[in-house]
Amino acid sequence: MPPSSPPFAVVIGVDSSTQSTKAAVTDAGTGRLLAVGRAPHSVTGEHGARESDPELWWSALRDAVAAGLKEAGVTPEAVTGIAVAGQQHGLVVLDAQGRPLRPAMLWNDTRAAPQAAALTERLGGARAWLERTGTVPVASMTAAKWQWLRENEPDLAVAAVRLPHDFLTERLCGVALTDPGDASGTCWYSTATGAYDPEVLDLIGLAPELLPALAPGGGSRAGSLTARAAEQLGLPEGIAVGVGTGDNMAAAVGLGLGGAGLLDHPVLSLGTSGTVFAATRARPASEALAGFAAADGTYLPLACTLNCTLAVDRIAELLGLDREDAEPGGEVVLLPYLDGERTPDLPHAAGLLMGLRHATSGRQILGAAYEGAAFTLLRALDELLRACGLDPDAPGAAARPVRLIGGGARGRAWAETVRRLSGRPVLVPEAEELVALGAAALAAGAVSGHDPVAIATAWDTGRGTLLPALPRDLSAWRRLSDALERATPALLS
Ligand SMILES: Nc1ncnc2c1ncn2[C@@H]1O[C@H](COP(=O)(O)OP(=O)(O)O)[C@@H](O)[C@H]1O
Ligand SMILES: O=C(CO)[C@@H](O)[C@H](O)COP(=O)(O)O
Repeated sequence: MPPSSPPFAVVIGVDSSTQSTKAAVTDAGTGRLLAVGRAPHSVTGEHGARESDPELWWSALRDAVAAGLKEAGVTPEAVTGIAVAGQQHGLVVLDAQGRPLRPAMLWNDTRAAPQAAALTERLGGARAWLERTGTVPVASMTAAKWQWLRENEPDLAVAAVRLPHDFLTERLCGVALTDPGDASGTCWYSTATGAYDPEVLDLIGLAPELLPALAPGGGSRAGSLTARAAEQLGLPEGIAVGVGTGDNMAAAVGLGLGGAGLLDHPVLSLGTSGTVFAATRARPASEALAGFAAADGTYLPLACTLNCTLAVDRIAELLGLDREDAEPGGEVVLLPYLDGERTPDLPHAAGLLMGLRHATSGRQILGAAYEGAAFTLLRALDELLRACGLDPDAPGAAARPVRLIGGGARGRAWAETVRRLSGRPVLVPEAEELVALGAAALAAGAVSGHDPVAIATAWDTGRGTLLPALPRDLSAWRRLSDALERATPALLS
């Protein structure tokens, strides 16, 4: 698509994720990425704790927007809208003035695993959760974190409960609103009714008035940039602020996926978290998946791993290798569950290395780390396809490409490992920041009133390079399957 000629309207899509904030300064007419401003975050905690100060997300957002505008060379007056996509599930608790009472408990904090198991039983088991909320609680889900907080810090005087993206959106426009997509990651929102589930809120002792109102969809307008936020960001007061959504939901928007009925190419995202997801109009219910909603309230079944790019990079660092030095693992199996694991649900697991020989090289161990991380996600992809009524082993099924996004999609070793273990073609979109671009489409939707998925489709942000299928490495797959099956009893404790 040819770039619009200046002066053109600019929207800013913000991706506030675990490690950093990225602000995509985007030509609202064409979707051309003019610049991406970045600012890092810090995550602290040990023994399963993972926390960040929400105030740091706010200052990172300001820094990333300023850096993006400077690099793009556009004047603030050209900006007509902004929207935020945030890391999912984080529990933000505020006082009556909107100040964080404590650091946010993040999606990869595993301390609430016992609370998740207890809540599952108290509502009547996994089926009951699937029917109501679409998702069975694990430690990542906000409801389990809230229960952990009640049990461990009962004296906290909480006046408001937020997710990362709606905390930031409220800072921008002063309106407490969330969207169906990110709300569906709390386990107190029902994908069956499209509303908060009163029985779940009762079960976890969470007063509904502490929660933001539910907007019809992430593409709608939450409000206007307040004078205070405008001053802090150096942007015009009154510009449109989109409702925003969770980061995976925004990536789906950025790819132009909108639950068109048929499951299109599923998506594999390789970042701090590893995720597989697909947009669909059917409401799949599987214990192996999170039955999330998309930003517009259609469905986005998803599976998420805690150990993806950071775990593989850590193994490379331990071995003194570059991340691209990997070779296929051969007999070596490495289950890289350095942070415990969510898919499969092994919150107390640690990494496991098997099959070492005198002849084993460091490059093979690194290759085995990629294989372990990719296998865990591809196994979840098979579950996702089954839950959507598709047989992943049917003749011809492997011809269906998988879209590869996130920081890891830039790496040769990641793409090769996914191709070899899946036997599928892999489509790598040219656009590098699909979460931030999805947020930019949400901002453009808030400005114009148009459907953000249609906007991203017109921007053609999903276009990319199709890497043909490689013969599937079934012996590596079987080795990994057997190893995981045999190790699971030990990894459970
Ligand atoms: N060229 C590359 N090859 C492999 N991994 C990469 C490459 N560039 C970035 N990464 C990895 O991508 C991760 C960041 O991915 P990103 O999707 O931006 O993260 P987040 O999930 O926090 O948004 C980093 O942990 C880094 O290890
Ligand atoms: O928990 C999930 C999805 O359910 C994660 O995908 C988080 O949303 C964190 O995302 P990144 O920081 O990896 O972008």
